Amino acid sequence: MTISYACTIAGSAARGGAGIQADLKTFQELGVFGTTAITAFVATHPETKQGIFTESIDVIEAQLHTIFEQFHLDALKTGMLFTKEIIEFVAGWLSKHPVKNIVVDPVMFGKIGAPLMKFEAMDSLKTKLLPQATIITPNMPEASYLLGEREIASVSDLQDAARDLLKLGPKYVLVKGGRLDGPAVDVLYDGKNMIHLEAPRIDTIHTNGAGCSYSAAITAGLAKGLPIQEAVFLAKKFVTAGIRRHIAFERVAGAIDHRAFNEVGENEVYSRVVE
Ligand SMILES: Nc1ncnc2c1ncn2[C@@H]1O[C@H](COP(=O)(O)OP(=O)(O)OP(=O)(O)O)[C@@H](O)[C@H]1O
Ligand SMILES: Cc1ncc(COP(=O)(O)O)c(N)n1
Repeated sequence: MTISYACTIAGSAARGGAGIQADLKTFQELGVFGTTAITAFVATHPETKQGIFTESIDVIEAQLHTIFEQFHLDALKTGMLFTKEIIEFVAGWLSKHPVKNIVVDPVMFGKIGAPLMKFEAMDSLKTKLLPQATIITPNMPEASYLLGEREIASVSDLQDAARDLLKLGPKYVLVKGGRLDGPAVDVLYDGKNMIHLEAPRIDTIHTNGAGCSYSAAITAGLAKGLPIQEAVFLAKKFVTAGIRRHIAFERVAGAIDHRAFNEVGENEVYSRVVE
């Protein structure tokens, strides 16, 4: 039986809900063979003075050599890269080792904890990595920072942000409206069509890893050869099912349940072309 191969270059989230752990669970649930290059470890806790521990470029490079010598990757995603140095290294690597489908989740802010990217890295992210992306998947604060701290507070602002982010060079932009009130609307734009993906808002705080899993599910769909709109639609269903059947944690916001989509499916997500 043939299988598609995907890679995630991202941070490790020790609790298992987000980061590399969420990416691998998503790849597995969607039937794709997952490989990983870990950039950093996130382990925030009141007892730890430092919560983010980055890997050296040598370690990241060794992981990428190991993966790229073995596999012809069908798709790759980037998640938390944290520093300018890591962003520039990954961007340089991808320009020398092209992958057909590249999903860039420009991770800067999760819903809890310290920033997941240093702000001095913004320019490298914008000029070196985003132009190589097939699709970028910012949440609202990330879209806002990429556009010079622009206010984003409505679906119409998401659309304007998507139009302007496309000018940075990716082929598609998906701006996630997870932090709006009302239905969970995301907008997908390719310079021609503006598409809304809409799901009912689920009343829970346990959405940790929703963003990572969404971009990983898009990566899995692209790896399996789906056109981009179909990969994003599948991913929105996957993440909505996971949020609906979340796993509550005792001390902090819990995680999405990666098994939910395969076990119960999802019928309440809609996609429509709005222009
Ligand atoms: N309460 C909710 N109910 C339904 N869908 C949601 C809810 N919260 C977020 N989403 C959806 O989950 C996906 C991830 O969006 P979100 O804006 O939360 O990303 P993010 O901020 O990167 O995620 P994270 O919380 O993992 O950092 C989007 O499709 C968004 O619309
Ligand atoms: C290592 C790591 N990467 C990313 C996120 C944000 O995750 P999400 O935006 O999916 O909550 C996180 N909390 N930890």
